[in-house]
Amino acid sequence: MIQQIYPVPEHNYAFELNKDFHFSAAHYIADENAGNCQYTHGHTYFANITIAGDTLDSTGFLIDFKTIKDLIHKRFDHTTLNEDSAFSSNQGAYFPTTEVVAKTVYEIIQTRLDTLENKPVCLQIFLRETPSSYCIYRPKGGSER
Ligand SMILES: Nc1nc2c(c(=O)[nH]1)N=C([C@H](O)[C@H](O)COP(=O)(O)OP(=O)(O)OP(=O)(O)O)CN2
Ligand SMILES: [Zn+2]
Repeated sequence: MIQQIYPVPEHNYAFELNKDFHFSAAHYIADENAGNCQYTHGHTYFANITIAGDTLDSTGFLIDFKTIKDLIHKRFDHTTLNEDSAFSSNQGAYFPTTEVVAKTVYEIIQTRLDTLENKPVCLQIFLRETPSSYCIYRPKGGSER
């Protein structure tokens, strides 16, 4: 597991949880402006997920670490991202770029968090695509849900 330092979002929640994991996936950015990235290639993505809240569940969890990983890893590991229903190969807004994948990871996780009685929130997705390239996605007004 890569150990790295990433920026932390400001908030006033009592608990902040962070989960790190990898997933391997292929993708392509179907636009000639994407250079070599328009051709299918793969990455070992590294994700750091930041979740916060004030209330724990009956197990003493904000949310089980395993749930966070499973939501993303089970869906995307060893897949071609373009084939997932979250993405598209002909609508630029849904190409599986680092930015769009980070936002999609946020949406998948927050949708699950919204079902929990203790109402944790996802504050930040750190998604590294290559050793030299990463994106941070933070929902607008993230610490004010
Ligand atoms: N804003 C974005 N730019 C690029 C994305 C992206 O998702 N968002 N993606 C790519 C490619 O898919 C590629 O996987 C990553 O490109 P890059 O960082 O240039 O990869 P390198 O490892 O070759 O980088 P070097 O630092 O030059 O070795 C391209 N752009
Ligand atoms: Zn790529």
